[in-house]
Amino acid sequence: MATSTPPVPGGADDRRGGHLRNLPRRTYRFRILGMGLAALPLVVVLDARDASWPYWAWAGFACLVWPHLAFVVAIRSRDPKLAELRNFLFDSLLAGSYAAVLHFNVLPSVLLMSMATADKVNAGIRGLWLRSLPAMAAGLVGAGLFTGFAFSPETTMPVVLACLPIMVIHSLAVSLSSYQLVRKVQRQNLQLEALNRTDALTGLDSRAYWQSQAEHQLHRRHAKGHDATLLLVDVDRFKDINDRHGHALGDDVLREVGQHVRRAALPGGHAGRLGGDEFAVALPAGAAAAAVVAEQLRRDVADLRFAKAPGLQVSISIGLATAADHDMELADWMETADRALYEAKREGRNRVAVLTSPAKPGA
Ligand SMILES: Nc1nc2c(ncn2[C@@H]2O[C@H](COP(=O)(O)OP(=O)(O)OP(=O)(O)O)[C@@H](O)[C@H]2O)c(=O)[nH]1
Repeated sequence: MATSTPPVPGGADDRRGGHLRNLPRRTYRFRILGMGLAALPLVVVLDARDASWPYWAWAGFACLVWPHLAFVVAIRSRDPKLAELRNFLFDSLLAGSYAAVLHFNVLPSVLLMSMATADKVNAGIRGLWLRSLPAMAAGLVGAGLFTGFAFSPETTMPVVLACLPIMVIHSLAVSLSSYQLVRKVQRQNLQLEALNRTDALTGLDSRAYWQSQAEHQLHRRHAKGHDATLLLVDVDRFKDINDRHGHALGDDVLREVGQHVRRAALPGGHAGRLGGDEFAVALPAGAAAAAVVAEQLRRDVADLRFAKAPGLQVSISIGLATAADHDMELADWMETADRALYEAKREGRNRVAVLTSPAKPGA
């Protein structure tokens, strides 16, 4: 009865132990709430059977003293996380003892033990709920030896009513905590997706995302006959730029080239960084229009100037390949563009080379 917001399993917070470090503070208010609500059926049952003072003392300790004691013990401990895990097990021991103290009054006994176990599951700590079962059994047997295992399982209407607040509030608290966890995971998944879609240095599409977009474009080419042309762009002698001007300036060059590559893709195209100094643009255009875009891109990059390296002149080579009108894999399309790029490099770099994809065999 100490519901706590579970960590995202395997998440960064979980791996660093961030969730567990704050465990005592987060569990404190839930333990006050849970133990406080558990007091209602306890009081009604003990009062109805005119229980002797040791029962009341035990109930008072469990419901009023234990939540605060558990917190103080945990935060004063050298290892608050370990202390709180022990507290969780003691919660279960208390839940087991309630059953015997209640003389196994069926509804509150089952309710309190199952809620204590559900809390262990919700804590998101692997195996905790399983480890809590022996503690619960020990509490039940220990308190049972004290009560002589007195057994009166009937649940009266006042006891049913006294169980309602903990049933309702506990269920809502658990649902709310699960809801918050689901929302957090959804948010993190969205962030992860966005990160996977984007190349960190240039802000262009990442290789994987660009490939999925290019595949769509290829599919449209085959399904609807829309033109599609691929530009494979590679910075010329980029290794020399790195070697002469340093890696940081090399990064500046990639960012600037990336900006121009992005502009070349508009509108309707997709620009990505395939890795290193290689970029790709999938354009919804035929060879002639794409060649104009490629030539403009080549000139724009040739005009780039860098304040940190005034003498530096950057150039790119571009391989251009139209998509075939018959079924063709992205790998084949890229392979054709790569051959064109190789030609551009071979012919002296700083140029555009064009290859049209072969017609359908036998067409
Ligand atoms: N600054 C920087 N350099 C990178 C990055 N990724 C890869 N490189 C470097 O980019 C260079 C790529 O060089 P290559 O593609 O082998 O060849 P090149 O010098 O461009 O020569 P050609 O392509 O034949 O004109 C390598 O030296 C890589 O270390 C990056 O993110 N930043």
